[in-house]
Amino acid sequence: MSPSQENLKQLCLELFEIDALKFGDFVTKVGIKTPVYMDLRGIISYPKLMDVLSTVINNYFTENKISGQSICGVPYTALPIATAVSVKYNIPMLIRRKDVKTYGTKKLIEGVYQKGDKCIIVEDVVTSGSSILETINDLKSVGIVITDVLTVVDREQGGRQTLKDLGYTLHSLFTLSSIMTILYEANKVKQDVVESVKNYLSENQVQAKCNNELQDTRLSTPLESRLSAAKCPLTTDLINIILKKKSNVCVALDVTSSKELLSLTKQLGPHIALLKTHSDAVTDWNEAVGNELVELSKEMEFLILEDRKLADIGATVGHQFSLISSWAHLVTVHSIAGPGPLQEIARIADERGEKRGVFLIGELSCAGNLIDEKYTQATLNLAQSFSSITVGLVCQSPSVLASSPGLLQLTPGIHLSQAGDNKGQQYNSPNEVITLRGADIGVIGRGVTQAPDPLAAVKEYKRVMWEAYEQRLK
Ligand SMILES: O=c1ccn([C@@H]2O[C@H](COP(=O)(O)O)[C@@H](O)[C@H]2O)c(=O)[nH]1
Repeated sequence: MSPSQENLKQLCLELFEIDALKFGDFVTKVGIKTPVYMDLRGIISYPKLMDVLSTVINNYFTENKISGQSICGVPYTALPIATAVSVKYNIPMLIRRKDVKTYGTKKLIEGVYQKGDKCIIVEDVVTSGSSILETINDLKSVGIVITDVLTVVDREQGGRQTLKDLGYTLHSLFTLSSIMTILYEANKVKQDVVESVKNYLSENQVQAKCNNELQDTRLSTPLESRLSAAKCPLTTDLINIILKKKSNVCVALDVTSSKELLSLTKQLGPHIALLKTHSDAVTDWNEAVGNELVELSKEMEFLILEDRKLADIGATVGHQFSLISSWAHLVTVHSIAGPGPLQEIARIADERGEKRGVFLIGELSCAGNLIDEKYTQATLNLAQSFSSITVGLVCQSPSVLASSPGLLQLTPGIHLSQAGDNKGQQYNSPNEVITLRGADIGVIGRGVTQAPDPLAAVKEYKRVMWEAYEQRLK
């Protein structure tokens, strides 16, 4: 046995002695019955053991050439573990706040960092990987790069694969199986306990959810079954288009000339469910361009969303929307101004006698934006009060619409190969956005428009995102 294996064995036995590894009938955080429970919280009462653990972790980093500018413990149990490693081995530490402060600096991540810095995640026990992903997402949102996660124990219940699928490597000091072997060989557990753990593992694989307190049935409910919950007629139309075209793609055509806008629309239209425009950025925009988009939308079956993010008093929004509503089926609206803009939009849509709807901005994808949970919740409340014209929310987290199957989640910030731009945009992979973040429709802009072949790119996003949607239902 090598010295590092001997150290690990010793550490495992000491964890057993302090009751950090328990055997009996327990229920995990994700609601599954388990014959083994790992509770490393108590380790803070054993400073010498903390010291040994920090050495073993640092040795692992060295032997496996894992390094970064900082380490970050997943709150809360891994915080003291990361602190011990940080202090003993002089590796700067970051702390992810579970709740963003509503006063002072409102920082999500405490500590000193630069955009592009690499941070190693430290966790105590991994089951599904959900808590790790929450920490990773927050670190990524401020531009920190994550590639490696070190956990003391991997319960071997799916977390490693989930993390791998999203591009992260999980390293573990112990797996549940290796712990059982050590304890059995040291006569600490009997054969029947080893067997029950083995059976339990083969029967209990879990999938990560970003917010594991919420049993989000929306994510596993097919879109066709959500039709009956939709209160806005355009939600029904959009779902039917998505299902017919097997496309949950919204393409953002952020171009500045109408020629380019129309040419890209003709190319990409057959593969998308939604076309997103910023018509106020098109320098030669005129009514005819709008009319042509409408014709193309009928011919190629997609809806048009003008991403104007209206945010003024009702009367002003009314003037703005009157112009937009002549060609766009949908418009984005900030909830900051309250009900006024929505009342006005509903009135104008009624007057036109045509189906019109809104996507409310519940969350933004850009780094440092000022939206907090309270604002997002208030936005959802507004959406529910104006359900006859609200198709859904623009948001990033799966929990926002967890109990609102009649609203669609539109999520921007998607790129197959980039993590962001240099202007604050933050990207996630299409797979992550659909399966973990809960998007019903994903918005891709430059991932398509700046690709060497936009048509091939839109087809690839469509394929990956539809597969992810089907995967989500399983
Ligand atoms: O939170 C938000 C809300 C809207 N957007 C818009 O989506 C596209 C994204 O374009 P990319 O080229 O894929 O970055 C763009 O039109 C934004 O205005 C967003 O990015 N984030």
